Amino acid sequence: MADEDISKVWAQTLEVLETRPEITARQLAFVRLAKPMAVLNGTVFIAVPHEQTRTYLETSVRDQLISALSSVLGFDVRFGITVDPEISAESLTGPTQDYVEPEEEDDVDAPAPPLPQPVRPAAEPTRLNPRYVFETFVIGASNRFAHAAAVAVAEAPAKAYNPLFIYGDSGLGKTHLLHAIGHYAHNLYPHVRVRYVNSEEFTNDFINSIGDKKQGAFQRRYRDVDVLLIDDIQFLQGKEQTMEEFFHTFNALHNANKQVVITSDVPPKQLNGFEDRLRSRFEWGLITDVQPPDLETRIAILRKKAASDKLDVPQDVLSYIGSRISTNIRELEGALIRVTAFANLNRQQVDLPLAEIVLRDLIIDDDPAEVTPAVVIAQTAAYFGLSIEDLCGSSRSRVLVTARQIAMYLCRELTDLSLPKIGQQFGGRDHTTVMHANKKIAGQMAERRSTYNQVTELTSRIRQQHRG
Ligand SMILES: Nc1ncnc2c1ncn2[C@@H]1O[C@H](COP(=O)(O)OP(=O)(O)OP(=O)(O)O)[C@@H](O)[C@H]1O
Repeated sequence: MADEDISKVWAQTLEVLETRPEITARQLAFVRLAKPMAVLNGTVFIAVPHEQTRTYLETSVRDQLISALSSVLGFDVRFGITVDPEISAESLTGPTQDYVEPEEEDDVDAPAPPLPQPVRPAAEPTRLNPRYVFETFVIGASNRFAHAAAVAVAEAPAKAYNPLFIYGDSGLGKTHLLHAIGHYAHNLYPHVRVRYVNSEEFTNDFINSIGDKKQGAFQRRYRDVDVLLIDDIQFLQGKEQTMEEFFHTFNALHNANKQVVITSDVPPKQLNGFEDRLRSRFEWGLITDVQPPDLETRIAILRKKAASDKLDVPQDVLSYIGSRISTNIRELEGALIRVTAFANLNRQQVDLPLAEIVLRDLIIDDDPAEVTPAVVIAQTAAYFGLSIEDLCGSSRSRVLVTARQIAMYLCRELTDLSLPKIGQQFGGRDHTTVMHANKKIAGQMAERRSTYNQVTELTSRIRQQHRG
């Protein structure tokens, strides 16, 4: 069959699928990622840009696709799918300027796990956390849809859903998915310009641009991109001018056929203090949520985390931790860190009795969102015999730095505040400082008994105060 005939068959097949009520927008978006290659002996061969798309088509759209193809061709067909990353690069239109390197360097230095083909030749400094890739994201019923939408958007920016809006409670993987979209899109299309920004950083950047009279540079930073990933949009609430600027940024990107991905703690309709015109734009594309993971997914997340940190943790311990902590994945990871740190400090094997001891001391609370940074800061200051001003001030004496980093670590684990918000609580520090503190304390807990004790004792005090 000639090339134009195959293309015609494929176009007609898409038309047939579009008219079928049982086909969802998501299924169609995945089918659109495919390219028809040939029809040979009753088999239609198509190519897709990635393995995940092939699996999806084979498992979730198989019957509909066969039926549509058969009706167009007039005979019963089979189909075969090959993976060819090149095809989406061909089909993706848009400018091919060089990737814009971020001005700010991320403070995360873990090596990136192997990426799907094609792999980027050299690691570039990027604002994306190398740990937050699709390969380290565990898929379960609670996030399957959000994950598939994120993959679809990364594979075909501005073609699948625009904008993609992901919402859900704190610590359920929204930021992880956002970064993963950035990594994957950039790996598939090295020329795609990706920008990740938290809405608080966007606000600060905007305010500074007014002060410095650099609005042109600000606009270029956010409009001359192919994929804008904006995290925690709810923080724009009440910031009229920034919201207005974001409205124009959004329009500029959308009109230019550029991808926008937004995360929030609530769906667009519940974004209080947002103008209707902005909320309605958030509903133009696809809205998807992430829910708290079920037990199996929690255990799978712990298993993956243990494997990536090269921690040897038996299955019954993973199940135990997973069964004790159910709402927040950040807290789940925190518990794993504590159990393995305790074992390391005591030169003991990680086993169930040990995990029971460690987690018995951790009063587990199903409502972590209720712990406030004020409580964490006040308790930490009192514990170290310091004042709140000391803790949030600028002194860099050793005791103060340690106490401050522990307080930041606990804010990250026990409250639902974002990194920039935590930085603000500590005298307007940058979010990278909080990220650094978090990483440092997590590592030190396994090395220094004093750090481990300070973190666990403080957690108990904070939780006790919170319970009244
Ligand atoms: N499905 C998952 N698989 C593996 N790790 C996950 C998964 N979901 C979340 N995590 C991990 O849990 C932690 C918290 O996730 P993340 O920061 O993405 O949450 P969030 O929803 O953006 O929270 P917030 O709204 O507070 O910013 C991260 O370390 C992330 O890697």
